[in-house]
Amino acid sequence: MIENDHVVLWNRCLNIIRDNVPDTTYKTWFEPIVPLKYEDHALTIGVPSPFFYEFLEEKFVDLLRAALYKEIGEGTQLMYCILTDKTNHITVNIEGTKRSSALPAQTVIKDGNKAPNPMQAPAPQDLDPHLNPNYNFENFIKGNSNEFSRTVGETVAKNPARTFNPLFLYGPSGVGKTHLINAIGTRIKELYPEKRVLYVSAHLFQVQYTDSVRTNHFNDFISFYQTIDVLIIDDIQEFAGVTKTQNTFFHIFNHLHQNGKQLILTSDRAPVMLQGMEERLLTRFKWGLVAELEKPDVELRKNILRNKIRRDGLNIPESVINYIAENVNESVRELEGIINSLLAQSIIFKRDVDIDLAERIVRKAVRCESKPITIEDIIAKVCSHYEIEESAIHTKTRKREVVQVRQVAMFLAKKHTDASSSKIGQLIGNKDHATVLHACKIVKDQVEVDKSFKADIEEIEALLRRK
Ligand SMILES: Nc1ncnc2c1ncn2[C@@H]1O[C@H](COP(=O)(O)OP(=O)(O)OP(=O)(O)O)[C@@H](O)[C@H]1O
Repeated sequence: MIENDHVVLWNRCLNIIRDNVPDTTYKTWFEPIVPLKYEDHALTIGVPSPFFYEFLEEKFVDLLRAALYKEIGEGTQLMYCILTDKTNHITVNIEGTKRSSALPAQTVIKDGNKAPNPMQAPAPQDLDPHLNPNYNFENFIKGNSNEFSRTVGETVAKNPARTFNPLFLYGPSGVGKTHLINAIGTRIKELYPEKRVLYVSAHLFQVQYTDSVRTNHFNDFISFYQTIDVLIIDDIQEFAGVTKTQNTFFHIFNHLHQNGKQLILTSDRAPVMLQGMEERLLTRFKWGLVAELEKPDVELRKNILRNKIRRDGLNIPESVINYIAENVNESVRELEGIINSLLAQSIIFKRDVDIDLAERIVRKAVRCESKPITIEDIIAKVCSHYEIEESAIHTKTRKREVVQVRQVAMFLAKKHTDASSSKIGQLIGNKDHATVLHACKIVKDQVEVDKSFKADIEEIEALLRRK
């Protein structure tokens, strides 16, 4: 094979990819890729950041696999090489194209995945913060569901480590957590260019940690993270059950916090609902401010759609926007997907975007096979399981058995619905949001030590799923 075979092979793959994605997508996500080598049936490509790798694997894994198999051969592997540090040229190699939407990426770290030695710690301007510049405050649309989180995010960005530390943001998938924390990091870099800001997914942190142990660079790993001024970790729920990573993060957290450095964390659930996480970490998560991002309401959904349509230079009638906003209510990511499909279909079939087309796409995209569990279902099932009148849990009584039923209902509502804690409290006994979080903790703790109580909860959950 000639020396630059990898370039030739990758260019052939690019020809296929170019034909299958819009021009702007190609420019943004494929032009920056650098082919690095081809050996042992594996093509290694260089990507600018972990975010880039994650995005490619999430959105384009099938296309990449198809191009590789067609142009290079069945079973060809794709390896990513991420430059974690510009000064030291340290790379993280991650095996890709094995991922399916159902399974998380199987990652294999090859050589060189160590955090940089702090003795050669790069100057702040050389440390790549791995922030996504497309996620900023300017294009983060405000609405009832995110206003509080956005405001505290702006406050933290103005004065890092002076107000809410850590800042813990949580909410269901696709509601803008990653967008918001990137916006905070980017704003901090604009206001304080000298600060060492780092965005890292909990998954990548864990991969780096494990590899540092394997290659005897654990001290470098710890020291590197201790030099960060603003550490942003996304999807912290991924630390659940991985004790050693939690332990290491605990020490980094303490060091940074004690030294007046800012921590910003996200999770798909509130600290109180994080099972498999050490209590000492959970306590720390609550030291600063815990803020919830809820699913967007219809007004916010319309504004996000209008903004996306304007940015993409599209022409979509207001009636279509209203239809989509009223029928697609899971997440912002889902809304964006609908607009992309609409656009693709209107190009392929050379037709205008109208209600007819929108209806067809929405029907295919929105899951309607199973109705979501509601708080009313939960109240009914819990009360019938414990054989008490539904009306009892709405009274002010503090009888032990009623209090427990109320707490179980709150716990299940938090776990199985996307209602905010305040909403749950309002519908179950007219309590406030702190009471709901307290109830969740009580139930979670009891589930861990009381087998028969755990069996009760599982039985109710089975009934709820069967409804
Ligand atoms: N308020 C908003 N304004 C504009 N875009 C938004 C808003 N909220 C979310 N988005 C967009 O929706 C998409 C999904 O958001 P994001 O990745 O931040 O969600 P997430 O809550 O981190 O989800 P996950 O937990 O699955 O990672 C992104 O493209 C983001 O830019």
